Amino acid sequence: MPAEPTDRQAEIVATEEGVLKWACTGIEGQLNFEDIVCAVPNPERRPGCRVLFLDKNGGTGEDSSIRLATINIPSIPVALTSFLAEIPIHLRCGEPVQVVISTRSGTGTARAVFQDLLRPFLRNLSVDYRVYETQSAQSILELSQSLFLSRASTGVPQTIILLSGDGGLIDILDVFSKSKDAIRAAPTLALIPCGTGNAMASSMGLRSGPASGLAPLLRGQPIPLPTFTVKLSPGSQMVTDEGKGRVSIEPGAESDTATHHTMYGAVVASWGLHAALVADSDTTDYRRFGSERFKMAAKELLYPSDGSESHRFRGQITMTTTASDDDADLDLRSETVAENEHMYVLATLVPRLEKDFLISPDSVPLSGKIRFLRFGPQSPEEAMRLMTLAYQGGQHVREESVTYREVESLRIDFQEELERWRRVCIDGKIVVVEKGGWIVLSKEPRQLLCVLQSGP
Ligand SMILES: Nc1ncnc2c1ncn2[C@@H]1O[C@H](COP(=O)(O)OP(=O)(O)OP(=O)(O)O)[C@@H](O)[C@H]1O
Repeated sequence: MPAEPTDRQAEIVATEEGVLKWACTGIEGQLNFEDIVCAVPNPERRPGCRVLFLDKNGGTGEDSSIRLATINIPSIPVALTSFLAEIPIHLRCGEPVQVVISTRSGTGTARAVFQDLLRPFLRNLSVDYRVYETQSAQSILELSQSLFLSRASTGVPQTIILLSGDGGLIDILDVFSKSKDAIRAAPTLALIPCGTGNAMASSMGLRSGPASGLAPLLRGQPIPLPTFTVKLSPGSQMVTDEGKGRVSIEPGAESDTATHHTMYGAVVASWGLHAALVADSDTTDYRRFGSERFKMAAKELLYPSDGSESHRFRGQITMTTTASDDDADLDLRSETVAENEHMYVLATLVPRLEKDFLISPDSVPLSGKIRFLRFGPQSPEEAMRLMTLAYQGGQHVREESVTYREVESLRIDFQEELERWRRVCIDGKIVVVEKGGWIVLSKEPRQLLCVLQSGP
């Protein structure tokens, strides 16, 4: 790694065995090809070339130690020609690219990630951009309503770069799903993972931190984002304020609020242990621990500090499945889970809920297939073992105690007295269903958003 190559004009260049060797004003250094993001013509010295690379110890944010640095070379060596960047259409669509920095995502590094990584990337590619920083939990919702949605419904193409966790994506989806206006141009979203779980980004292969989001920005294709709809019985309420507040769920685009509410998601809907640990760990205190917060809350649920048994969640679960892909519409079957007590109940569109938490190994990101996963009451030790297997390449799905199926839809009728055990998680948001209430999850047919995905 060079000492300080940024913006310097290298004098000698040699390439061998995946390494670019350079020298400038008496300093020699080298750059591994694997750290190179791309190369662009040097705007100040033609026909020179500027190489953009990841300097892994150069960042300014606490957790963000990666910085995008540059080095100028007199011409492009043959070995580097594949790095020459062509500005993709989604970065030059006429309108400035919109950059959303979610300042409270994860451990609060999104602003530093923008300054150290994304801003130099966009500037060196001469991409016109506009930045929006969140001021509150409502910011992305408001921006989506006032700007992104009106553009999409009038057919204006737009690219939105999200420096956030799953929350930013879900906020945009929420606004678009509830819109009564038709979407004439689905926005293209680029994910720069800055959150805690980063389920969607991790599932799409962006598992080595925010820098992994640069490749799809440069070389990705927009793919429609599959989503699901959850209908909830009419007494359901959204939980706010670290579990203390309750607000009504806004009516959805097609919801008849007399009979149900509607929510939308792109990642996961859960009940039981998963929903409870997401709900319990969503406090300022827990958030400080990053993704460790999920494991900490899981321990408390499995080994309650009052010494009691971990909870058996009661309710009836009904799945709708198809016999095969070929006759999807023709052969829908309804099947009720024989057991009425559960510990872990989850339906997901994605393989990973965190970087290494492979909850649904058969899921292919953006395929639109929903997979259902369940296990019944277990000892805390056995539940921990199953969860640990999920961190070990998704091996839990091979265990006999785990039900793992592709489903078309899922219904849960809750049979719980206490509200605490009727908490449902829909893409990180927590909803309490009323006593005797129900939810129905199914595929959403509308295509509202696209995400940039790198090729294989
Ligand atoms: N300035 C702010 N003030 C208050 N809340 C904010 C602010 N900026 C963002 N938020 C909220 O912080 C939360 C961050 O969610 P996000 O999903 O991006 O990160 P995360 O929860 O750490 O990651 P993940 O969802 O991937 O686990 C969102 O609820 C968002 O609305």
